[in-house]
Amino acid sequence: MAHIFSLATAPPPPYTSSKRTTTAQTKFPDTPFFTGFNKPSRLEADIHQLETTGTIPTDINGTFYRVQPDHRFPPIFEEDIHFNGDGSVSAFRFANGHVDFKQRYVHTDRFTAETKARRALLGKYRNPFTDNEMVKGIVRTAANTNVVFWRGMLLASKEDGPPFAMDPISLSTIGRYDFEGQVTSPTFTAHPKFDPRTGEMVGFGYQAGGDGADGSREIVVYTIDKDGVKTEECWYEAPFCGMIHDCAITETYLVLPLTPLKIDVERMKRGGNCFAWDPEEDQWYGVVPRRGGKREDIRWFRADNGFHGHIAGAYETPDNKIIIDLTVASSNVFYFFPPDNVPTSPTPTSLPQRNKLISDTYRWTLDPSAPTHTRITPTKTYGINGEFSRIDDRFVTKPYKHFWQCIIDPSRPYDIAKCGPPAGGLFNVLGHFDWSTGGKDDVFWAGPTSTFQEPVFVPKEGSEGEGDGYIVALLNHLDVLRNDILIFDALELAKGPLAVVHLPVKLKLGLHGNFVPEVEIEEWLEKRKEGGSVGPVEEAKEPLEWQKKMVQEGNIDAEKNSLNGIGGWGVGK
Ligand SMILES: C=Cc1ccc(O)c(OC)c1
Ligand SMILES: [Fe+2]
Repeated sequence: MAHIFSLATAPPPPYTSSKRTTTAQTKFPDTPFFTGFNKPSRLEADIHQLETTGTIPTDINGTFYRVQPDHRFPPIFEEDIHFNGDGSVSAFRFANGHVDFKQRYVHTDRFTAETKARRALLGKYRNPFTDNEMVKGIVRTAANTNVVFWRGMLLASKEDGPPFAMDPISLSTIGRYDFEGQVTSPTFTAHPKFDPRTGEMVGFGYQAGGDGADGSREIVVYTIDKDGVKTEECWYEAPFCGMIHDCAITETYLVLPLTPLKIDVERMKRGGNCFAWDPEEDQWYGVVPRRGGKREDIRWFRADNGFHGHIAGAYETPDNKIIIDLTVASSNVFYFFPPDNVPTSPTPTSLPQRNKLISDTYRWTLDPSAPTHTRITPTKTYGINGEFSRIDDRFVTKPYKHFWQCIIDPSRPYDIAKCGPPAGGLFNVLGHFDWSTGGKDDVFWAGPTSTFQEPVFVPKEGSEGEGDGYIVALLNHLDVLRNDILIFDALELAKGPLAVVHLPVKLKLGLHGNFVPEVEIEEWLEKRKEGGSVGPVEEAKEPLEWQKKMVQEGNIDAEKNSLNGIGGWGVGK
């Protein structure tokens, strides 16, 4: 009998030499980035009261927001990667021991353009030279890396572009956000930091000098105060244009880890990757003052080659040293961005090779009075292998002890027959660690068919003690293609979850998320309502500087580039 999918006349295959040549069928590539657990879900949904096991603590009142890349259309290039997927934000609202679910795409400019065209128009990850002419000049970001709560709005962001503001209740997109015209850099980090003492947001952009895709070595650092006023803006120069993904703040400093993953615009013009790993390059740490910074103030510290993961905590010691803790992998975690030339040392070129890397948690001690280019070695390494560190965010800038992390433990059984190679990495254990004891024992293993996504810390209402709260994390069931949410007592992971929330569907592998207490959301709803003390969130009113320049210089054709979303061309939102 013929297979149910066999057709009388088969349309031509969608890809020829890895490029999409026909859109007759809406069919995703048959590659690891688009199959199995990584299959696009493209789901926008509301589920009132998810199924649960155990008792959800009734003192969790608020919403856990997180974002995942989830391609809406088959990519132009068959070898496209997860990081090029459209941002899709999930909200899990906890109230009275129940959890409601909502998921919506971020309506970025690319979302709007591609929806109109009913197909992918943007090409490779962060390479505008591979785009369809129709979107020339578009703000390319997919806003797929983090979602933070800021003054009553959600900001969904990716480091290659500006953030997009969303309504925290409906998850509808308000629009590109430029902090009421105060932040006009082409790029803005997905990891702004919030100072719990002052309520400030500290953010930065790298590759910030031009259109955000030109190999610029400019770095811009901003501080926005708790009332939304920009109080600091300073521009610095990086030694090369490389990835600065996360950052750390102490009371007086900002530390920028510069990873030897380099951007070369000439390679991009040839249709190549945005990034290439440089196994010969150091890992760098830029240190700048948080207040009154001047261009010449940046001081760089250098250490042997390594790949930065995320920051756990950072603080200053009584003798004015900066402590910064983060995961550093032994080689290129982004194996899909290989070196330009044949490397002299082995670097991973496949997921199984990548999954063999060790990513320990490093403690560096930086002396801000040391000369720039001082070489450093770690003060401590924890002796674990993991990523996605989180702390009790009330301790950002302060001495802290506890952190939580997704751990890779290859000594535990893994059912490769049922699950295939672990999508996104074998994060089969959730770990709770304490710098003061150095213990490694408070861990929870997810079992042979499951992995974790990034945890978040949820403080217990009314408590102030570090770690007094819950850990909430998504669990991937790699065998049955479904997700759960596990809720733990933060200081007792080994005891197992207090409760489990069951989703009836599979989400995608997400990046980052945050928990926002209900009182904070409600306080801001009041301020942000029509006629409220602050008023509704306003999207950016003008194109970005580089877009204006492109138009002024005659590099934009209203007809040919009709879907770029630049206002004034009849294609604005
Ligand atoms: C995990 C890091 C990371 C770095 C750059 C990205 O564009 C990204 O997209 C989801 C993720
Ligand atoms: Fe990140």
